[in-house]
Amino acid sequence: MVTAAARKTVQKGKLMDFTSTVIVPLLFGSLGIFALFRLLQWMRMRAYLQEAVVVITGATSGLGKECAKAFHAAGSKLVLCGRDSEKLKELVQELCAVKNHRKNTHEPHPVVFDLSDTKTVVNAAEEILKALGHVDILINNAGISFRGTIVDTGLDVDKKVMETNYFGPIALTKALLPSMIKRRQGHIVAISSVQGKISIPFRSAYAASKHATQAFFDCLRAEVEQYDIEVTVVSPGYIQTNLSLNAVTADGSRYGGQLPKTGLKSQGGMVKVSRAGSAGKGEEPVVIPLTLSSAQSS
Ligand SMILES: NC(=O)C1=CN([C@@H]2O[C@H](COP(=O)(O)OP(=O)(O)OC[C@H]3O[C@@H](n4cnc5c(N)ncnc54)[C@H](OP(=O)(O)O)[C@@H]3O)[C@@H](O)[C@H]2O)C=CC1
Ligand SMILES: CCCCCCCCCCCCCCCC(=O)OCC(=O)COP(=O)(O)O
Repeated sequence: MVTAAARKTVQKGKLMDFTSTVIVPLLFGSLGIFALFRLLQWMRMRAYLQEAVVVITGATSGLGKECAKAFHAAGSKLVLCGRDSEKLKELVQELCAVKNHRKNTHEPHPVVFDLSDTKTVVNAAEEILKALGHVDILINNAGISFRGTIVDTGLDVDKKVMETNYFGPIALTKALLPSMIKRRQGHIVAISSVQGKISIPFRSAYAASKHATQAFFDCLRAEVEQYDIEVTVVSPGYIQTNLSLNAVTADGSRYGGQLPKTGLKSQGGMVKVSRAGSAGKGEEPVVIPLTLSSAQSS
């Protein structure tokens, strides 16, 4: 006669057998396949970046400079764009001074132009294609910030921000696009902002330029997918760079206040963006109603 205790022991044994013969191998097998997949992805990316022609606008500062360091270290052939030839020269020297014994690195090619002058942008695109033949990755990074009330801001200031943050980057993209389409290869990146999705007070021109950027590059993505060209819009939150210092104000002058430290605080249906050290021009912390532009337009 089999007792209940003996039956329980047999059942427990079967469960342990099932765990050790089926579940554990399945778990470790899946983890192994996933790790192998990620490793292959990483190796493919490394191989792609090595020798890839990468154009970075706004390479002399902040995000652009950090991208330049990363792509240079990865062995990419860099085209560094900026307005200031001296700053670009210094950056080229700084990058070339970094010793990398594991990677074959290339001396970056500086190209000087002002994004707010579309004629120089088109000439710059020609110069890039002449010097390097093609572009694999275009990073539309350069930009300026704006701080001011709508009522006090002249249209010339709105236009300046729009030309730098929107018309310049799209002019460069349009000028390089035919060559990417011809090769059926390329990756276009637009550095937008959270403000390309959410509008906050006293940043009208900046938020408008970033919303336009988001829309343009979303359209572009849908149009060029057929040519195997990728389009990425990056929407960062606050990063401490020179962007705030160089912001244009309502009268077109440079903001030049102290670098802000930003924090977000929820306040009963509103979000308070506190910016310690940014009160230079009588600016109050910004309180944002929690409405998104997509919700407003529907
Ligand atoms: N910092 C942040 O918190 C965030 C930044 N971003 C976006 O990231 C991008 C980079 O900003 P970030 O690195 O912070 O800012 P920085 O001010 O540090 O760098 C901006 C770069 O853009 C260049 N630039 C500005 N105006 C022009 C122009 N007319 N023609 C050519 N180049 C120009 C500047 O060149 P020069 O040295 O000649 O002035 C500089 O190299 C911008 O598009 C910005 O909107 C998005 C979200 C958050
Ligand atoms: C529960 C949902 C919470 C939703 C919170 C929404 C809060 C929106 C906050 C907006 C953050 C804006 C981030 C902006 C990123 C950016 O572009 O930063 C650079 C600038 O704005 C320009 O610098 P400046 O210092 O001149 O403003």
